[in-house]
Amino acid sequence: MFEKTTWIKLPRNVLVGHGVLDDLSAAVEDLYLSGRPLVVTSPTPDGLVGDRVRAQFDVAGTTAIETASFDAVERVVDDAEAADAGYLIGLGGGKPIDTAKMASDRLGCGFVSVPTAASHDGIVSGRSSIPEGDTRHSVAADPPLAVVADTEILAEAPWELTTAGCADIISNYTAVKDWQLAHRLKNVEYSEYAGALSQMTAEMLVESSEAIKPGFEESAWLVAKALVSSGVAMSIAGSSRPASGAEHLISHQLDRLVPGAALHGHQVGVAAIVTEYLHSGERGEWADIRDALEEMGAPTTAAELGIDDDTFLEALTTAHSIRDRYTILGDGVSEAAALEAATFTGVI
Ligand SMILES: NC(=O)C1=CN([C@@H]2O[C@H](COP(=O)(O)OP(=O)(O)OC[C@H]3O[C@@H](n4cnc5c(N)ncnc54)[C@H](O)[C@@H]3O)[C@@H](O)[C@H]2O)C=CC1
Ligand SMILES: O=C(CO)COP(=O)(O)O
Ligand SMILES: [Zn+2]
Repeated sequence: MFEKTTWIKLPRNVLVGHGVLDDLSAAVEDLYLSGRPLVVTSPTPDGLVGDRVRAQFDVAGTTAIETASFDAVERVVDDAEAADAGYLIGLGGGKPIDTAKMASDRLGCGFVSVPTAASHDGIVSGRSSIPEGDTRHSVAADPPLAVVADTEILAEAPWELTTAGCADIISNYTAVKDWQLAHRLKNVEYSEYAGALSQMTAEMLVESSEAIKPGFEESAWLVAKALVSSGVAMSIAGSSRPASGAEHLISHQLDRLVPGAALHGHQVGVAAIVTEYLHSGERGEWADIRDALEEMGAPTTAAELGIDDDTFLEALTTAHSIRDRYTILGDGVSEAAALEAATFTGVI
């Protein structure tokens, strides 16, 4: 008997464009949600556009969080229950959006994602990343019911947040290679659709790289669309595999070794230069990844991340052990091989 089943969870309404924040209530109305929303945000996005969001709803309240943590999730759950909120609106960067995503899972209610920064694909995906103990990687959660990404706001965010989003997308190249490798060597289930979409998303962004420059709203539009596409690839796969391979393992390990040193996307971008070298060798495509990152203004070295060489090498040699996810790191890269890869590529 044929027993395969597929359940793909996707956002229903995705709005990307100039001024779409003012269409938030229309996008929500179209979802037939009941009750009042609790706005989950962090101080800067709240100060920038919190009032514009609140003006569109009879809100149950606002919870501003400083970090993505289980304490913050608890606070949101408590506030939502106390105010009898019907659903959540995550407003800001990855931290409030992940917190709202996880809290909505706990509450069994829907949530809407309103990113104010195009900093990574978690603003769209069905993955939530809340650090717990030594765990830094994302876990499955329902995706937002709607995503409202106003490019006017995204374009005014600090440029480094946008270049981090670009680098998170460019890392899809190596993530897909790792996924295919795991499929061949470990029989890990591979989705041709999700793999192709993820790879194409990275290719299209790189092809548009000349148009990705600070001060142009079109840049925010290109990056936001790519982040949506990458989030959809993860939804099709039912895992973060299409967008997270060895380069993400290294970044998660850096988050444990030097928390807050650099933005997520910047770390995975630099790590992708090295993991591409591990995949395809000296004459492989690692230089193309480096050049694409450089063109978009993202870091290409450990020093530019503000991370010292030894710490980067420690992450590279230990990252394979932090998660059950087979990648080009295999059962560990030796210190000598890590040094060779990182120096040859100019990352250290
Ligand atoms: N769910 C997932 O799949 C993923 C989740 N993450 C998580 O996301 C978090 C990192 O995301 P970030 O967006 O960097 O975090 P974040 O929410 O802390 O935002 C970064 C900074 O940008 C500021 N900011 C946001 N929008 C702004 C604007 N329009 N103008 C000025 N400043 C603005 C924030 O106040 C904050 O200081 C981490 O917790 C990480 O673990 C990272 C990757 C994937
Ligand atoms: O950041 C992500 C994809 O870009 C999510 O990946 P992780 O599952 O490794 O956290
Ligand atoms: Zn990522």
